[in-house]
Parts: sequence; C-alpha cells; structure tokens
Amino acid sequence: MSRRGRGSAPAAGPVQRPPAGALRRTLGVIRPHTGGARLLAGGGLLAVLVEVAARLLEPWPVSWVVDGVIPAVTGQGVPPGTTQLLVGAGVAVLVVAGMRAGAAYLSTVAFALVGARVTTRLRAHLHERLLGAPLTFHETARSGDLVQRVVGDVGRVQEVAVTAGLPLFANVLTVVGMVVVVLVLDPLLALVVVAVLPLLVLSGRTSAKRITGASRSQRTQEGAMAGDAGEAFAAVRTVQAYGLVDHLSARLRGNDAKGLADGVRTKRLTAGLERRTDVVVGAATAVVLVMGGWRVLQGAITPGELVVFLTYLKTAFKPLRDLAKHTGRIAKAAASGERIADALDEAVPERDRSWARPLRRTPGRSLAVDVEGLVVGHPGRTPVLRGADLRIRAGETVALVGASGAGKSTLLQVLLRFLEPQDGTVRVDGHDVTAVTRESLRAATAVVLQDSVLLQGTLADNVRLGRLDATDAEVEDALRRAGLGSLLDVLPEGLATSVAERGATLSGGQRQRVAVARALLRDPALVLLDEPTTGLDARSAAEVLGSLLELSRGRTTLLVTHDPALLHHVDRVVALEDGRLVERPRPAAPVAAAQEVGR
Ligand SMILES: Nc1ncnc2c1ncn2[C@@H]1O[C@H](COP(=O)(O)OP(=O)(O)OP(=O)(O)O)[C@@H](O)[C@H]1O
Repeated sequence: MSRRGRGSAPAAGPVQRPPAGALRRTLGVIRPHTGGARLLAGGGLLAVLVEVAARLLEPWPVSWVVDGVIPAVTGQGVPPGTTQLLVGAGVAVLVVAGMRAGAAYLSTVAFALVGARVTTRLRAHLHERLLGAPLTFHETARSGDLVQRVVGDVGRVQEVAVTAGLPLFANVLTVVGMVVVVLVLDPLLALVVVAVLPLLVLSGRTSAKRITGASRSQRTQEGAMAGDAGEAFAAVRTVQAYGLVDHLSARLRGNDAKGLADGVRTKRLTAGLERRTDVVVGAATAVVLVMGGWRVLQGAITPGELVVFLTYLKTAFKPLRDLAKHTGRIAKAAASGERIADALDEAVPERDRSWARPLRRTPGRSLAVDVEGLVVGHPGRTPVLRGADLRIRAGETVALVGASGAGKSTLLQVLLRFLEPQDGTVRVDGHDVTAVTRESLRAATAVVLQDSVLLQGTLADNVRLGRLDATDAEVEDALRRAGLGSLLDVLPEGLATSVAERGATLSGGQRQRVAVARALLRDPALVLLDEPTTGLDARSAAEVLGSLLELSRGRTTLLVTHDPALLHHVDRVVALEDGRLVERPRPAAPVAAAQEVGR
C-alpha cells in the first residue's frame, strides 16, 4: 500500500491530518453499516437521557435535607413536615439511584449490541473489499498489515465506540445539563463553570491532534510488524532451513521498539491531558467554593443550593476527567478508523464495462481463444507482450514455452482479466474478454498453478472450493479422476480428513492433484495451467500429468510449462519470444523436447 503508509512507510512524528478529519472519516466508514441498528441505538440514546436526568437529580434530596435541618440546627425549632421531608429525601435517593442504574445498564447493553452489529458488517465489508481488490493492489500490500486492519483496527474502533464514545456522549450531556441547572440557580456562579469549559475544550483538541498522530504511527508500526510476522510464518521452512530465526526476530524487535516508543508517547500525552483537566477543574472548584459561600451569606442562594453546586462540580469532575481520558482513546480509534478508510479507498474493486455481458456457455462445450496483436504489460513497466497472436481451437491443448520472464504467466493473467490489454484483442468464443463480465469468464475457467494453495479444512472442503454446491459423491469422483483414489482409500477419515494450513500435511504432488480435482469439479470450458509439475520429482510429476490429461481432455487448455515431458501430450507448442508468439513443432520425444524448450 502506498500513500498513507500501508505498512511500508510508517507515518511518524507530527500529525499530517487533523483529528477532526480522522474522526470524520471514521464516522464516514461506520455510517453505511448502521442501518438496521438505528432502532436499538435510539433505545440506547433514550436510556442515556434517563441516566443523565438521574445524575442531575441526584444531589437534590441532599439539598432538601440541608435546607430542612438548618432551622433546627440554628435553634429556630423543627419546622412542620421535617420528618416527611427526610423520609421523602431518602426515598428520592433510592428511586434516583435505581433509575440511574437501570438506565445505565440498558444503555450499555443497547450500545454493545449496536457496536457488535455494526462492526460485524464493517469487518465483512472491508474483508470482501480487500479480497476482491485488483491484484495490482495486493502486489504492493502486505497481507499481515491487511489482517491487522480487518481484525485489529476494526476491533479497536468498536471497542472504543462502545466503551468511550457512549460515556463521552453521556458525559457531555451531563455537563450541559448541569450548566443549565446552575444557570437557573445562580447565573453569576454558573459563569465560573462556563468560563472553564472553553479552556478544557481547547486543551483537549490540541492533545487529541497529537494523540491521533502518535497512535497512527503506532498502528502503522504494528501493521508492518504483522506483515513481517505473517511473511515469516508463511515461509517457516525457508526461515529455519536458512537459520534466519534470530535475524527475523531481531527485525521484529526493532519494529516493536519503534511502535512502543509511539505507544509511550500516546500514554504521556493522554496523562498530560488528564492532569491538566484535574488542575483546571480543581481551580474552578476553589473559586465556586469561595464565591458560593459568599453568595449564601448574601442570601442569593440557600446552603442546600450551594451543596448542589458543589456536588455538581464534584460530579462534573469525573465526566471532565473521563472526557480527557476518552478523548485520548477516541483519538486512537480515529487513527484506526483512518487506516480502515485508507484501505477502503485504495482497494477499489475493478468494475466491468457498462456494456459487459455474462459469458454464456453450454455445459460440456469448450471455448475457442483468439489473441490478436496483444500488447500488455504490468503497471509502470514496458509491455511484456508486444503484438502477440494466438489461436486455440475449442478443445485444443496448447503448450506455451519460453524463457523465464518472457511473459507466459502475463498472458494467463490477461485471459483471467487480472490485466487489461493495452492494445489488440483477446476473444473467448468470439467475445472480446473486455465485453464479458469478469465473474462469468472466471466461472468458465479453471486454473492450476505451480504451487496450489489449500486452505485449512477437510479434503472435501478443499476440493469443493472448485464448486461450492458439489455433493460428496461429486467431490469423491473428482478426487478419483484426479488420481487420488488410492490416497482416499487409505485415509481413515476419507473425505473428512483434515488438511493443515496451506496443505502442509500433503505431498507436493498430492496437493497438485487436489487442485486438479478442484478444477475438474468446475467442469471448466477453459483450462489454464501454469507450470503445474514444476518442483515435483519425476514420479510425482508423472502422477500429476495423468490427472492433468484427464482435466484437459476435450477442453481448451493453455499449458505454460518448462517440463519437456508434458509437451508430448499437447496438440501444439507455441513459444514466446521478444513479446510475440511463434509456432513450434511438437517434439517427438522427451529428449528432443528438452532441447527445444531449452533453446
Ligand atoms: N506484478 C508485476 N509487476 C511488475 N512486473 C511484473 C509483474 N509480474 C511480472 N512482471 C514482469 O513481467 C515480465 C514477465 O513476467 P511473467 O511472470 O509473465 O514471465 P514468465 O514467462 O511467466 O516467467 P517464468 O517462466 O519465470 O514464470 C517479467 O519481466 C517480470 O519481471
């Protein structure tokens, strides 16, 4: 990933983007996924309002008691109805406490549910978008960093939205409510409280900017680290064989240290903000205490009302201190939200042309392929194919040979629409590939690559990736046709045998045949094979060859290979030379073929 450091160039130091922008982008990312959770959010909001009202009512029974008992304390006798007042105050405290507890519980549950629903949708959307992104995107992105965004960053946004966003919202409402009540009681005293607020907002804003910057940098480091770790685990055999464990661990430690430094900076900034808030609020309390006492002496307010003032200030203390704490956490979540927004912005799905139509195919019928004057290259590079022509009749098998880097795999990428022709045309069954939908073209095609990837799951699950609705019988038939019948017979759990991640528990040849079984299940009209036997020993290669012949029989097949043994079995051989395709005689014997390919 490029622009804002998809792990490659971590953004460090001062902030490049104001937190308001980061926060706005985060909210923009969340908003489309809130549909359906709005009713629940509305209920949660109502509960928050009730909780805020309870918080505002809380000190009033105390005020009644203070004002009620003062005459007795000052020797003016016990006013009538004092007992009822005391009992009433006690009941009121109980009612308000119950109201507050119930409302707080309901709002927490409601917002936790909203958070979970929205997050599930956002995560699924991000995952789908990234998985469907063009290969050019994935060529520069690091998979570990993308995983970090899908799992870690989305999780952090959710966690903070529920545990900080909600309290922050309730706290802001509480402070506003308190200011209103205090204004009604004594505008002069209220002025002191109101004067403090802009100070707090200003200091919060500046700190939030810095915290977002440090958090963003920390998250980028974490993404880079996830990228490093993901690559290392994926290549664990090479890492151990080359004795690279210490080297790669040291690299991870280096990245970790940089990330931790940013983490400490974030903590320092947050702690600074919280302590500044303490001092400002403490100063405001001192002023209210002095001025409040003076106003009571003047008779402007009652002692009970002064108690309300002071209780409000004490109660406001907590929201304000929390406000500082939550500002920091929200700034961190905004940094995560930005990373999600960046990924969504950059992983723009490839759109089919507006006139593109699905490729219609009749089951069992193959498709002819016509390549005419094809010019194509990788983004930012000079074209690899420069005027290539090729015609493959329906059902024909053509081998494509050529030196390493000649552009053989590039041609397959064009046939799969991973790359767009810069000039010339590629037709499948007479239709220009750019005028058919990618989905239908790929649905008609099966691919077997040099190193077939298996996913965690059972053997059947892995074959079924070729066609998700295939029955067990169809899966078994495909495996047997791919030459894995004897393996299936000796496996105690048969189709239900677990396959380790990336197929580590199968041999290279078996993995390739599972991939062929997967392709067979698709009943493809076009088969693309990219060096399917490379890296296998002679015996495994011969076994895989058998399954490949079964797959290509009667199907239009383009086979990229360096393996002379495969060339006997094809109808024609074409070679890629200087960006063009030239017909070659089909070798008569493996030795001759080897010489031919090795030219
Ligand atoms: N994603 C990419 N981005 C930029 N250049 C690329 C990319 N993939 C391949 N290339 C370049 O395009 C050229 C053709 O590559 P391609 O993989 O098609 O060759 P090939 O004939 O299949 O080679 P091999 O037999 O070694 O697999 C090479 O010079 C390669 O460096």
